[in-house]
Amino acid sequence: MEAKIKAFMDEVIARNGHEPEFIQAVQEVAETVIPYIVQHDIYHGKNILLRMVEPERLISFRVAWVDDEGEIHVNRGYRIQMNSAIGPYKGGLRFHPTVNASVLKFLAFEQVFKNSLTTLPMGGGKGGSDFDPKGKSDDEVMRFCHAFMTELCRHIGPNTDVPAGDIGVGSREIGFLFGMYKKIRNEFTGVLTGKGRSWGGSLIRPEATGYGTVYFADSMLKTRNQSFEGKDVVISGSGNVAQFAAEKVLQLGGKVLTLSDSGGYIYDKDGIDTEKLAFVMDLKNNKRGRISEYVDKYPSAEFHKGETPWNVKCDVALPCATQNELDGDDAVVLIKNGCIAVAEGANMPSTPEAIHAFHDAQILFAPGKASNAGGVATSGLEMSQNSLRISWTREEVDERLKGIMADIHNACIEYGKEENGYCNYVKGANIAGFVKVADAMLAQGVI
Ligand SMILES: NC(=O)C1=CN([C@@H]2O[C@H](COP(=O)(O)OP(=O)(O)OC[C@H]3O[C@@H](n4cnc5c(N)ncnc54)[C@H](O)[C@@H]3O)[C@@H](O)[C@H]2O)C=CC1
Ligand SMILES: O=C(O)CCC(=O)C(=O)O
Repeated sequence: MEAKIKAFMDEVIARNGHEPEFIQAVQEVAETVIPYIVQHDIYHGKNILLRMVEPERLISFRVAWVDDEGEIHVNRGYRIQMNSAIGPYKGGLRFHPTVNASVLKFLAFEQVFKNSLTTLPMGGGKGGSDFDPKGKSDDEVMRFCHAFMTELCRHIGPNTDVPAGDIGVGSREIGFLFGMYKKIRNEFTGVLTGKGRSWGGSLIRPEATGYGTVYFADSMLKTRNQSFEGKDVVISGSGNVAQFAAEKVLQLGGKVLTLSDSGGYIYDKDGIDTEKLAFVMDLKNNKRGRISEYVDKYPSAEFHKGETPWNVKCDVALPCATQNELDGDDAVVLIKNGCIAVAEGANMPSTPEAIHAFHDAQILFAPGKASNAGGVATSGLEMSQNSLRISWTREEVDERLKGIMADIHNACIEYGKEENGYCNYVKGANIAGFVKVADAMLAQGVI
């Protein structure tokens, strides 16, 4: 088996060797899915995984825009249309200086499996730009978004490809993007998700990724007769996913000890309660400030410059910032400190070494493609509401989200439970996600 996986990875590396994040994401899937393919005749010998690692289409384009001083800037825009076997391409847009083809291909590849896990009819895609919204005025962000959409609009549509937000793309950016799409195409459709409530957005979409991550973690804890009640929880990030993960942890009786951004992390030993979280939401979403400002408001908290929060003792860890933010050494510290569960709110925040350490210690570990799937699942619900031209209540959407997260958990158990009873959620998520897409690809022939 090792030889088969190596031969496959050699071929992937030969074509994509300069794309480390993409190789990392493919390696993880290959290790779990190739053994399954070999044991199942219908998939064996069809090169399905080799077809799945090649994007159906990779679009790269120039985005030129003018800043407030009249200076002209050029950024690079992308859309990776990875796999449309089970539905239109679906996945977020990331605006961050680290964006490149490798990062977006890893995200698009993961998205294919994640979207399949939701059980909704969505293919996988991802896009974005190396544009950095940090420090830009609202007008500059608007001009950039408009320029970006003047090209992207040729490649997307409600039945073709439906982007949404990700790092650096929130409700402000989705508004600007939607406005330009509507103007150019002269149509009001559900071409983007994460829209505002009054123009086609779904209730619960802003909360969905964070809430879903905590629902998934709660299901994992229940397998060991545990819950969030009274648990110490360490969270990284302070953006959309982190904020609503923290909110749901508080609602379930847990204590949130940390939040972070790229400048460092804050540790509040008294816990970040609802009022303090409201301060963080205003700081991040309206004032667009830094997390270090938390200690000016709450001086009993500590700010740790340039560090990640994984050395803070906790029961549950929720990495909700970015890829590869939790490495093997961090994992060892978490385990030594008694952490019993890790659920990824971010995409691929744990390095392969960290995942191996969690598995070796047999603690509960949920990969992002399972635990953070609530965001895109609720985007799928937004698409359904747009098509039907109706809107469901908050309770209706939340109930559906809970149901979807429970189903994903069950699928992971079905495909990931090992002989000693331990659930390898990575294996479970990869195989469950693969089967649905592979079946559709087989039915549609070699295309
Ligand atoms: N927004 C969504 O619905 C979904 C987001 N995700 C993933 O969740 C993660 C966070 O995304 P959002 O909260 O939406 O973005 P956001 O832009 O709202 O927040 C990103 C957060 O990560 C922090 N961050 C970014 N780079 C960092 C670095 N190098 N070191 C430390 N912190 C860093 C930022 O300071 C911020 O707190 C990403 O991995 C994203 O792909 C996954 C599923 C859905
Ligand atoms: O809601 C969406 O389509 C975007 C979700 C996303 O980008 C993700 O799951 O990583």
